[in-house]
Amino acid sequence: LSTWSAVPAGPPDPILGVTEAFKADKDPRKINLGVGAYRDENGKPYVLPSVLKAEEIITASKADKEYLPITGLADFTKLAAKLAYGADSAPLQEGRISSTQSISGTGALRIGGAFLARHYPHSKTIFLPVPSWGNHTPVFRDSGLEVKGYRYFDKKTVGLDFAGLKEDLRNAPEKSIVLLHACAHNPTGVDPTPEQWAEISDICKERGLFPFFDMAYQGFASGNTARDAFALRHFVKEGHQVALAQSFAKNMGLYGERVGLFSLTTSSPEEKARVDSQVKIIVRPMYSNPPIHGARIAGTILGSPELYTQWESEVAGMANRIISMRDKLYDTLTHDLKTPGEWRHIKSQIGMFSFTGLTPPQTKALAEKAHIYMTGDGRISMAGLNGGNIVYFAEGVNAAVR
Ligand SMILES: Cc1ncc(COP(=O)(O)O)c(CN[C@@](C)(CC(=O)O)C(=O)O)c1O
Repeated sequence: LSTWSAVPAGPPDPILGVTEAFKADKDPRKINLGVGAYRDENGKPYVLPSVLKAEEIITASKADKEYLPITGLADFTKLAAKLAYGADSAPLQEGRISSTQSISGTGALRIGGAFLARHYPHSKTIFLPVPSWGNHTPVFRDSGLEVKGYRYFDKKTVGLDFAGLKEDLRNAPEKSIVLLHACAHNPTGVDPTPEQWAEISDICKERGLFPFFDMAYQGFASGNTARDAFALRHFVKEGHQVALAQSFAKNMGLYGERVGLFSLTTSSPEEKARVDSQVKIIVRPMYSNPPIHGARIAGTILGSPELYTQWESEVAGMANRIISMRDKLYDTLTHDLKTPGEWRHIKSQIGMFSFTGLTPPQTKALAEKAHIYMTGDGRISMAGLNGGNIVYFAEGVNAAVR
């Protein structure tokens, strides 16, 4: 009897499993709108020119391959925190932000979950928006937190259920942890307005809720890094202590390099030092220290004024291409095909994804009959669309909803 005979076959990942099914499909018309990875106008992965330039600089420097410190590459962690919080951020200027390089955004969320499970002195329940990124629940559950939900998406308006959100946050136990998508909500593409963020901040203050921001798309949502960081910076200005998970997978195209940052605002440099020491005690037995190459790329870009400017125009270019796909898809569905239903949300939503409103049976039929792949909940990665496949996609949707 094999040692592993009792191991059951687990289900494929709801997001990464779509790519597996796509790869197995041999039809030349196939379209992958599953995983949220940027594709250019020719449907190809995009390595940012600023990233290639940074790599030339790194190669020329003949840098060694020594271990990084447990908290990662200092040049990167300082500059990544500055990108998020802003150069004029008080906690940043006062040296009281604890920053740790992470294995991309997922790793930052996991360090955060583990730190909160061990050191958060109040209710160890984290409230996620409903729906949220599929991996949030297992990340926080495996970290040892209890996972609950707050209303976020309104199916009827295909928009924000703001009344439900406010009611659920007001009814959450005092000092609960609340996960907030800083921008480009995944999977809905629906973000609160600045005014709504201000109300959410007030409720968090009333209830003593602890905000944990997930900022996986800074710059990629609106094309402007400051605008995409509005919610985080507003909360910090309002005096909240926050936790933040950052990813450089999408906005720098460093998917497979696994570049991210976990940070916490503290009350003083002395408290930051104590927090740093405990984050290191969590990371050391988890993976000891993070990968060096991606952090050097991101640190080189963020540390060079001209590469930073070039990168900002490249990330804006990605955001703008996605926005142009939203407009084109809306026009094709409505003006050209007269597709039944309401499609304004395709344009009003922001970031990588659009929540089409297609049902699981409809998404299944699209995969099987039209070779169009998306997650079962009807989320599509707008980046997978381009001039060569957008009409075919719209025709598939038109057929699926009739
Ligand atoms: C909201 C959110 N947070 C964190 C991450 C983590 O990304 P990282 O670990 O690669 O930095 C993702 C990536 N979500 C993708 C783009 C990919 C994925 O599911 O892993 C998605 O398709 O939803 C995300 O959408």
